[in-house]
Amino acid sequence: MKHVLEARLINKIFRKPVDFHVLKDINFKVREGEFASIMGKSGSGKSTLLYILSTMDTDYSGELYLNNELITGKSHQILSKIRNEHIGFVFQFHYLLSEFTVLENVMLPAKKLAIKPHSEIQKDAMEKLEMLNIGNLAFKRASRISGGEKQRVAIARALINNPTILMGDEPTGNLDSYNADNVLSIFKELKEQQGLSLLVVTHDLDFAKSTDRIIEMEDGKIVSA
Ligand SMILES: Nc1ncnc2c1ncn2[C@@H]1O[C@H](COP(=O)(O)OP(=O)(O)OP(=O)(O)O)[C@@H](O)[C@H]1O
Repeated sequence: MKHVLEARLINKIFRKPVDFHVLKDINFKVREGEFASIMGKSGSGKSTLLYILSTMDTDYSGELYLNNELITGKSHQILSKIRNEHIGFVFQFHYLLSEFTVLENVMLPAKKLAIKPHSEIQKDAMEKLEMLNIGNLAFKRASRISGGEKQRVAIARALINNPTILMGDEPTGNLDSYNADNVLSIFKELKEQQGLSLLVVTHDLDFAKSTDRIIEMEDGKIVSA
């Protein structure tokens, strides 16, 4: 069985204002095609862990593997490329560029990767929007669409480079229940129809229950996985 992500003995200490051992001996793996959720009380270390797993934070000890390749210790430049190519990230807030159109927002990570020509990126972006049933929004400015639509655009943007894994930090935390259910359905479809691997931090127990596995954190440790 292939694992897309593996954390081995991850520890992190915040040094200021005083030493605080926030993550303690974190070990776990995400299987290819698995939809896993991370739950735990506020302050248990979920976001801190997700930022390490997504390579955005490199200040930790232990080892992180993506597609069985050790990525701990790589330069910021290489990590930025790995992140852009392999990790899609959806935040609680969408962080769309409001003056850009929906289509332009979705195209941005592919333009940054600079592998494909503009026309192909545009076609890919349109396909992602249509897959999420928001093709009709492509030429609207991001500032002119609803909150639920913005989050779907953020998901399309996270998918544009066909990532190995999609990570989310409370991606439904800012949505009403209708839009939260919609995002959950999209994630499930991505897993079932595309075989995508997903790892999502959530406070929503119903959301977590409908994922394949709940990883539970307490005081910086994984207490069940
Ligand atoms: N830069 C920092 N320096 C010092 N302590 C920090 C820093 N960032 C976070 N912390 C502390 O680390 C702990 C874990 O924070 P983290 O944001 O990972 O928790 P969380 O489980 O995601 O919480 P929430 O559910 O509220 O988002 C908290 O006690 C927090 O106050």
